[in-house]
Formats: sequence, structure tokens, C-alpha cells
Amino acid sequence: MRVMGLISGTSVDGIDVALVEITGCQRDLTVEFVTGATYPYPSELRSQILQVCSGTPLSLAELAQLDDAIARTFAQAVMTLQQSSQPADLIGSHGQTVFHRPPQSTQLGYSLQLGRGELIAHLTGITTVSNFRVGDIAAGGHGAPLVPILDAYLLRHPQYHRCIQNIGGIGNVTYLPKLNSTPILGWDTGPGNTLLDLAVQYFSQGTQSYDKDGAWAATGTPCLPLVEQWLQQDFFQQPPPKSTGRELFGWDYWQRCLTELEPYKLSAADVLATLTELTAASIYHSYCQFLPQLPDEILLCGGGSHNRYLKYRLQTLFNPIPVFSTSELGLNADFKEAITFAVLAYWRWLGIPGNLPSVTGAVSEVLLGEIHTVFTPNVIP
Ligand SMILES: Nc1ncnc2c1ncn2[C@@H]1O[C@H](COP(=O)(O)OP(=O)(O)OP(=O)(O)O)[C@@H](O)[C@H]1O
Ligand SMILES: CC(=O)N[C@H]1[C@@H]2OC[C@@H](O2)[C@@H](O)[C@@H]1O[C@H](C)C(=O)O
Repeated sequence: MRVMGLISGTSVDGIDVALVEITGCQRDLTVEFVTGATYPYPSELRSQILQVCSGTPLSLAELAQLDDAIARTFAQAVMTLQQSSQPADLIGSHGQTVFHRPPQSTQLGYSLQLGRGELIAHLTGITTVSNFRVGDIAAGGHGAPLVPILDAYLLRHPQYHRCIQNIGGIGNVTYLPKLNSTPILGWDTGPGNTLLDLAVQYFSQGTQSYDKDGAWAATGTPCLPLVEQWLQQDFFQQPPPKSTGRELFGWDYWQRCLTELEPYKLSAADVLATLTELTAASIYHSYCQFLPQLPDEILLCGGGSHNRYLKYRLQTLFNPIPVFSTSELGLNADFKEAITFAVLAYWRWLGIPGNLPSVTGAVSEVLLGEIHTVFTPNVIP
């Protein structure tokens, strides 16, 4: 079955689309990556999304308009990719997260992804699975991260314990103990690129959106006392299961960082080096604090895997554990999340649960996603 997976993540840097060919059944799957592309949002729509993600109030009428605009943009991404590929039989669309509230004591979590699947199904004529997180949340889980179950199918090793570290807007890890040993673990490690991107946009007066290859931060010096101070904050000390988003590591957090950095009279490069160190150190400390043992290998994915300076800092902290990209194993580091939602859609279509309670904290396995079937009347020959 040809399945198209779509996601736009917390960086809101574009819609990742992956077309995969899935064969096999139940858990014994073969997933072949056919093609992928990333389609940027129209700039006005991206600005609207970022404002909502930063907590700008939204009326229900504005919410409806935004949901429609995102769904239409996702549908357009499907149709654009299909101009140069075979048509998909099924779509798995994560949509765009605009709000995420982790569960707290007796309060359930809540996670809102816009770009409703029923409109994508109608516009594309392809059965669409969407809204993947709410089933796990209803079962008491965080609804995130969901990618670990795919990491387990694609990257688990018979002899080596592995960590798969996504560095998107937010960072999240999957711990894959070697086959047939301890349970799979996973959690959000904290900021990936969100704070870095906000800082680059600030210091470049909006002329740059991210620190390509980490070249700017590499010319600076991190303020280690501040990084150590920030790592004492509740989120970094909280044991898994845990998830986060721009609600914590977004605009307000960046403003607090800027205020706390002020007395040190740092250069722009020093500030970027400090934020890069926060990302690297938060990953390192979470592995040391919450894993049963450090892994034998660390594989990076997500846009931050292209940040050479960040990769250098991670390799320095983790030496002698090798740190490399999933792309070096043939799994495209930029499209792994989109591939995940293609497979999750496939499992939903088969009626197979897609969450890992050992990761999200849900009380049970649940079916992930809502199926929006396209009705094609039987044409009597
Ligand atoms: N060459 C590069 N050098 C440095 N950073 C890069 C490079 N390419 C991408 N990035 C960073 O990666 C970010 C996008 O990563 P990605 O697409 O994985 O995020 P996302 O999927 O939206 O986030 P999340 O996984 O949290 O949902 C960019 O905003 C940028 O900060
Ligand atoms: C609510 C939400 O969209 N969370 C994202 C975010 O981006 C990275 C990290 O936080 C991860 O937990 C999750 O997405 C990936 C695809 C996941 O669910 O595995």
C-alpha cells in the first residue's frame, strides 16, 4: 500500500511529506521510502501559526479559518507531490500542533493539531487518518512522543543499545535497548532549535531564520554557569514520561533567557553558543539522569542534525559514544517524522494500536488517529 505521511512540527518551517510503500501486515512490516518533499507555508499563514503557538488569543471564528487554511495547505502538498509520483492509497496527516498541555496530577493532557483530516480527505479524494495524539491522551498519556514505536521498527539493533535523538524545534529521544531486553523508553528532552531560531531572528534583525550549520554559534563561547542554572528548572529535573512544546520553550522563555544573559554582556555569537549548549547539555543530562545505562550509539535526526556545531558539542559531551545521523544508516533524517505518521495511519487502518505506554505514560495501548474515508459510490458497470 502506498501511504503518504505529512507533518509540520514545532519549528513551523514547512510541511514534510513522505510517500512510502508499506508491505506486510500486523507488526511485520517493510517500509520503503519512495519520495519526499518539504513545502513551506505561505508566509502570512506561518506568521499566524507562530502567533497562536506563542499564546496570542484566538476567537473561534479565527480558529476555524486557521484550521481550514492549514488543511488546504496540507492537501495542496499532497497534490503537488503526486504530480511527480504515483497516487497514494492512504494519507496519515499529523497536522500542525498549535497547543500542547502535558497531563498534570489528576488533569488529563490536551493537544491540538490543526488541519483537519476530513477536509484533506475531501480535497484529495484519499482516505485520511488524522488527530493521532488524542487517543493516547484520553488514556492518561502525554500523546507524545509518538515516533519511538517507528524508531523501534526501523532502527533497533540486536547487539547495541541505541538512542535516536530528534532535534527539531523541540528535542525528543527514543531509547532502543538491544533486541529482546528492557522496555523502549522515550521523552521530550527540551529545546531543540526553537530558542536558537528565535535568537538568530533577533540578532539578524529578521534577515536569517536559523544558524546554518551552527556557523555563527561556533564563533562564540557558551556561558556555562547560566546553562547549569537553567538545567535546574523543573522541566529538566522532571522524570519521564514528559513532553513539552513552544508553550514552555517559546517566545517567553527566550525573553527570560535574554534578561538573564544581560549581566554577562555577551556577544550575539556567545548567546547562540549558550543556547546551543543548553540544547546539547539538556540532552546529555537527561540521558545520564533517566536512562538505565548510556547507549552504545546515538543517532541524530531532525533539522538540528545538520547543525555541525551542535553535533560537535554533543560528540564532546558523549565521547567516546559515537554520535551520527540516521541518514548515515539510510534513513532520511529529515523525513523520519513524516514516515512515522504514514505507518501510524497504516496501523490505524489495520486496527493496530500505535502508542507505547512505556513512553507516553498511557494506561494502555490504544488506536491512534481518526479515519476519514472517502465515499466512492459503487458504479454499476
Ligand atoms: N543546515 C542546518 N543547520 C542548522 N540548523 C538547521 C539546518 N537545517 C535545519 N536546521 C534547524 O532545524 C529546524 C527545523 O527542524 P525540523 O524540521 O526537524 O523541526 P520540526 O520537525 O518542525 O520540529 P519538531 O520535531 O519539534 O516538531 C530549523 O528551524 C533549523 O533551526
Ligand atoms: C505535541 C507535539 O506536536 N509534540 C511534538 C514536538 O516535536 C518533537 C517532540 O515535541 C515530539 O514529542 C512531538 O512530535 C514527534 C513527531 C513525536 O510525537 O514523536
